[in-house]
Order: sequence, then structure tokens, then C-alpha cells
Amino acid sequence: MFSFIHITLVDVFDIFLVALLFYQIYMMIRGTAAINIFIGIFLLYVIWLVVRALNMEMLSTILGQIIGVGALALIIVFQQEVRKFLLYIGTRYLSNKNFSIDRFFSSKTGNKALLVGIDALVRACRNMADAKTGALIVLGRRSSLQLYVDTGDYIDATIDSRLIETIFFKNTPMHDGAMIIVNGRIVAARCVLPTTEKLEVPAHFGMRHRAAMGITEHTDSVVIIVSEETGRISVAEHGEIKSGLSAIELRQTLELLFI
Ligand SMILES: Nc1ncnc2c1ncn2[C@@H]1O[C@H](COP(=O)(O)OP(=O)(O)OP(=O)(O)O)[C@@H](O)[C@H]1O
Repeated sequence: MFSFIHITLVDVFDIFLVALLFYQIYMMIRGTAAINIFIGIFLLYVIWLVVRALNMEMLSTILGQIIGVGALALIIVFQQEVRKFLLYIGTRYLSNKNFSIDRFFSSKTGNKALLVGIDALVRACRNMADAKTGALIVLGRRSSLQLYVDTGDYIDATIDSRLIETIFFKNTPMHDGAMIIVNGRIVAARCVLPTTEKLEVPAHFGMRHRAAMGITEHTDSVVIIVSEETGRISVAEHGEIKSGLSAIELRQTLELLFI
């Protein structure tokens, strides 16, 4: 009955790739408002296929024209997600840890400077957690953070625990916003970060945590958050937050990500 259907190995591979593409898109936009738009567009496409198969001329022409401009509309509607998707491909599959080291602690500084930087960061975060001083520290990797650096005050200093603690000390003019570290140097503080648009964010996450999720959705950076309310240390990467880390776990996470 289905003798007219010829499935070759290439077709199977084709279907597999389409399934993989849809899965990656779903993982990227799940929990955001974009998932509803995506489902809407997908349903419209399925209806168009059915209508066309039934030879319903008028409806299929109208839907066909909507879908004709669909590619452009999709790029506009999903601008943020397209960015995230391209970044995801570029960083997850093409980057390796050596590149991360190059961007965070500069290749010339070597492993010793890298460990000193992590040491200072961990010490500062542990002290700030004990004192319940809120902090938001972005560690740049391959993505440019210039856009966000420009929203704050330039610093250009080595990673020093006392300097970090002073910057985030309550009521000082610099304590608000995020600190950005790139190539082993503190490049700016008081920076404004984009907040996540995810709807399913735990209720106890305020704006600081939402900003950490946001910047790691837009870039491949890693963010350390110290909660002013609870003193909990968290790390964000790829829009996900790992909360309640001890100083030792923070060190292990940073070493895993950057060494
Ligand atoms: N978009 C943003 N970019 C940079 N910093 C931000 C942003 N949003 C909030 N912050 C910083 O986070 C601080 C605290 O915000 P909020 O109390 O809402 O966060 P939270 O997630 O509840 O954190 P905490 O547990 O420390 O209270 C703000 O005073 C500000 O310094």
C-alpha cells in the first residue's frame, strides 16, 4: 500500500537533524513567553499543510502568504532566541576550555595567575557571604561584554579580594549593579545587566538573580552571585543558576570552568 514511499538513509538522517533542531529550539525557549508563539506558528504551519493537501484553494493561499513572510517575521519575533541559539552553537560546540582561559585570565598570565585570580574571587565571595553583602560578578569568556561594561564605571584593576569587597560594601557609591571581569582584570563596576524573560523563576530570586540569568542567556559568561538576603553563593551559566555553594564548591566550579 505504501510502496510509493521510498525512505533512504539520507531521509532518516534528515529527519534526525530536524528532530534535533526542534529539540534544541525547545530547550532554548522553554519557560519563556516565546514557547507559546513558537507553538502558535507551528500549529499554523501544520494547518497550512493540511489545507493544502485537501486542495482548499482560498485558505491555503491566505495561509501560504502568511507563511511566505514567516521566515522574516520569525527572525524579528525571535530575535533574542536566534541570538541565543547562534551563541549556543558557537560556544557549546566550538569552544574549548583553553579559549575560556584566554578570555578570562589571558593566555600570557599562565596557570599561576589563574589560581591567584580564583583565590581572590573565592575569598571575597566567602567574606561577602559571611557579612551578607550582596554581589554580582560577571566573568567574561568569549562573548564581548563591552555593551554592558559601557553602562557602568571603568576600573581596570587586578583581581583583589579587598578591592572586590570594598566595591560591594553596602552604601558605597559603587556597590550597586554588577562587576565585570575580563582577561583577568576587573574592568568595570556598577554595570546594568539584562534580566531574564523566563516566567518560571523561583520566587525567592529577585532582580540580582534574574540579571545573572539574563546575562548568561545573552552571552557565554559565568556569573557569581552573593545574596544580600541570605548570604548564599550561586553561580549562573547558560541561564541556569546553581545555588547554595560553599566556598570550596565555588572554587571547584570555577576551576572546572576556567582551568
Ligand atoms: N539588571 C541589573 N543589573 C545589574 N545589577 C542589578 C540588576 N538588577 C538588580 N541588580 C542589583 O541587585 C541588587 C538587589 O536586587 P534584589 O534585592 O531585587 O535581588 P535579589 O535577587 O533578591 O538578591 P538578594 O538575595 O541579594 O536580595 C540591586 O540593588 C542591584 O545592585
